[in-house]
Amino acid sequence: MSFKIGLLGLGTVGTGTAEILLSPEGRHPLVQELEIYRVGVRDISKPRDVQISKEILTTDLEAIVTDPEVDIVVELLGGLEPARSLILKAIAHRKHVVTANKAVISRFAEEIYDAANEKGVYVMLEAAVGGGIPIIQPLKQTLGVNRIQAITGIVNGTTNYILTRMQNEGADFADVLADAQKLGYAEADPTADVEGFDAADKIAILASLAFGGRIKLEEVYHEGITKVGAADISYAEKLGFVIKLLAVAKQMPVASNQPEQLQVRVHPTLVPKQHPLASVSGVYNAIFVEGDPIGQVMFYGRGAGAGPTASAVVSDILNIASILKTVSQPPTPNLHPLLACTHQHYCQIAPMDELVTRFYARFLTNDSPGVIGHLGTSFGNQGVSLESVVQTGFQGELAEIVVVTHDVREGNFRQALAEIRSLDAVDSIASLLRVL
Ligand SMILES: NC(=O)C1=CN([C@@H]2O[C@H](COP(=O)(O)OP(=O)(O)OC[C@H]3O[C@@H](n4cnc5c(N)ncnc54)[C@H](OP(=O)(O)O)[C@@H]3O)[C@@H](O)[C@H]2O)C=CC1
Ligand SMILES: N[C@@H](CC=O)C(=O)O
Ligand code: NA
Repeated sequence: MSFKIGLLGLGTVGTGTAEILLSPEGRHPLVQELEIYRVGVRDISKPRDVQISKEILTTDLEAIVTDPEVDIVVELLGGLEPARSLILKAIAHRKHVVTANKAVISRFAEEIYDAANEKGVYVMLEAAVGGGIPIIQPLKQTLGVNRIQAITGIVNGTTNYILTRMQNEGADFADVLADAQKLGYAEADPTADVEGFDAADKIAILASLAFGGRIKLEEVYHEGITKVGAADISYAEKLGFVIKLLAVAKQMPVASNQPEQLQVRVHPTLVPKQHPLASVSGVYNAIFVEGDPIGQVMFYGRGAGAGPTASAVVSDILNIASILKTVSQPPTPNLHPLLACTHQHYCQIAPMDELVTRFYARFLTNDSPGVIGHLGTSFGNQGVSLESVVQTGFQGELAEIVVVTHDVREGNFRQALAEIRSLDAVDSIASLLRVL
C-alpha cells in the first residue's frame, strides 16, 4: 500500500521533506509507503537540490489539490495566498493536509478546521511551531491530560540569534541585524521576525492547543526587539538577567465564579539567568510548559532549517498514513480525537492593563538633586513598589536611571509612567521591558 503525497512547494522545507521521503532507509518502515506523487512549484526550470523527476513537477497547484489520486496534501509554500485557498480546496476534495504555515493557521484556523471536521480529514501542523521540536503533538497527546497553566517560549530563532549576539558582543540591534542578513540568518525583510508577528502567530497556535479554545490573533499583544538597546542588555546582565523575546500564554488568576481569562503576549523580557530559558542561545528555540500534574517540562531544539522542519512535516504525514492504514473507509467523520482539532469557543483574552508583572525601566533625566526621589513619589502614588534603583550611567549630559519594580498591575505602572513623563527633570523613558 502506498500513500500519495501532493507536495506544494519545493523550497527550503519542501526540499528537506522530499529528501526524507526519498531516503526511507533506517527510518520508520511506514516512510517506505509514502510516495511523492506530484510537486507544485512556481518555476519548473529552477535547478533543485533534490532529485525529483521533471514529470511530477507542475505549476498547476490546483490540479494537485483536486487530483483524486492524492491522499495527503503537504502545503509548504508560505504566505497567506494561495496557501489558504489551496488548503481549503484540498479539504473540499477530502485530502488530509500537512502544513508548516503558522501565518495561515493562526489567522484562518476556524475556517480551515470547520471545513476539515466537516469533511472528516486531518490538518496537521507540527512544523508550524518550533520547527523540528515536537510541541504540537505533545500538547495534543502526551500532555493532554494535564491542566496547562502556562506556556513560555522562545519560538523565533532569528530574534534569539540577534539578542544572543547583542549580549555576547555588546553590539547594537541594527548592526547585528545587518550582519545576520548577510549571513542568511535573517530574511531580507525581517519585519515578521523582529516585530514579533511570527512569534505571535506561533503562541496563538500553542495557546489554542494548550487551553482548548480558539484564539483571535488580533487579541495577541506583540512587541518586537527593535527597541532593545545595548545599554539594556548590559544593565540586565548586571542585574542578573538576560533579555529574550518571550511568547507567553498563561491562565490569569480569576475568582471561581468568573470566566477563565488568558494572557497571550509576545515581548522582549528580562529572564533571570537561572531560568532554563535563559540559556537558550542563538537560533535555538525552547518551549517551557507548566501544567498539573506534570509540573515543568521544556522542549528544546532547532526551530527552523530544512532538516529539522522536514522532520516535523514527515512525522505528521506518518501520523495520517498510520490512520489511513488502520481505518477501513477514510476519510471518516469519526476523526481521531487526539489528532483532530474540534474547538468551538473562543478563549477570552485579558487586556494587557490587567497583567501583573515586574517591570524594568530606563529613564534619561537631568543630573539634578532629588530626581530619584521624584520618580519614587510618582511610582508610590500609583502603588508601584521598587525592587531596585540603579544609577550608573550617563548618556551625554543626561543621567541614566534604571529601576526594577516588584509585581505591579500593568495599568497602574503605565499611570505612574504618565506622571513621570510630565516631570521637568525627566527627559525621556528610554526603555521599558517586562521581567519574568
Ligand atoms: N524555512 C524554515 O526553516 C521554516 C519554514 N517554515 C514554514 O514553511 C513554509 C515554507 O517555507 P520555506 O520552505 O522556507 O519557503 P521557500 O520560500 O524556501 O519555498 C517556497 C516554495 O513554494 C513555492 N511557491 C511559493 N509560492 C508559490 C506559488 N504561488 N505557486 C507555486 N509555487 C509557489 C516556491 O516555488 P519555487 O521553488 O519555484 O520558487 C518554493 O518551492 C512557510 O510557511 C514557512 O513559514 C516553518 C518553520 C521553519
Ligand atoms: N523565521 C522563523 C523561522 C520559521 O519559523 C524564525 O526565525 O524562527
Ligand atoms: Na514543532
